[in-house]
Amino acid sequence: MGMTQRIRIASRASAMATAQVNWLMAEITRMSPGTVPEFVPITTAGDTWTGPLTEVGGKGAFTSAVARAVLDGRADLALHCAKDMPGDEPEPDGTVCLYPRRDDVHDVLVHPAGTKLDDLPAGTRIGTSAPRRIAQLAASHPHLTVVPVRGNADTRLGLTRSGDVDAVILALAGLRRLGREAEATEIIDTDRMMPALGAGQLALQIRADDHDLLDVLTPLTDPAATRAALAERTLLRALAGHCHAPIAGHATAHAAGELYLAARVYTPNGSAMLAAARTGPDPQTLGRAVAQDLIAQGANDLLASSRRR
Ligand SMILES: NCc1[nH]cc(CCC(=O)O)c1CC(=O)O
Repeated sequence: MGMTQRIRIASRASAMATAQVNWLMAEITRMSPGTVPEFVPITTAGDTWTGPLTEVGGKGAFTSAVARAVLDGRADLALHCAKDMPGDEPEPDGTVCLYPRRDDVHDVLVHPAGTKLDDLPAGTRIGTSAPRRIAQLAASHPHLTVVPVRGNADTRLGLTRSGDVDAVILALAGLRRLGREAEATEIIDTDRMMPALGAGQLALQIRADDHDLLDVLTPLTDPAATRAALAERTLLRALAGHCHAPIAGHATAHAAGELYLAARVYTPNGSAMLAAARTGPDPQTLGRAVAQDLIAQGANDLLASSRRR
């Protein structure tokens, strides 16, 4: 290389995404002092649109617009939340994803008075729009009222202050990145609220032939997180899932190279649930096997009823 290496990082510019970029730029500078990271903010139709996301191409429109900057040569790296990368669209040719250490995967309740989920009275309005959260909440706490909310994590937090909702459910990892972890009033255990596939996981997407950048980023990657992410991505793709589908799942890397992957598929109202779990050494084989277990139980029919509306 010799010369100073510019690393242009494409990302959305929400408060959470900006915090993620700042973290990555600091890590890159720390690991490779000879590099100069730059932020290339990407605004998508979904950022300004306040109506249903499905009308602007769904959640996947965000990540594909960010990835396009790398494919077009406007950026060197696309920074995504793995959770927001759909599994029902073809992966663009010629890119690879690298996975740094995983953050916390839990969802949390934010209730201004600190009341716990199990103590909330009937009719309490819970703000969330994730079908995965809605289905699990309806299954475990049918007496609560789900209020669909859209917008960034900071917008959602504001809704408890304004009284639009009584409480919200959010990802702990997102709150941490915003420096607002203290507002979480209850960590919901993963048995009651199984995380999204890719929860708490950042993905660094680069051109597969960008060997200089691969060298810079390799020290940032985490082998266990990478194996878990591959298992979860494979499962999501095998189910053609996306974040409008009530799919939950979580891979954990065991010692001795074994991986454990558990997953659930719900009906939108939580009235039925399919579950599968397996252990195995190879992430992709494991992801496909758990998907097959779910499909054998009827996952495709269940998911067909909740396809992008
Ligand atoms: N759907 C938006 C989104 N994408 C990733 C996170 C949180 C951070 C992560 O899990 O990586 C969030 C916010 C939330 O669900 O509360």
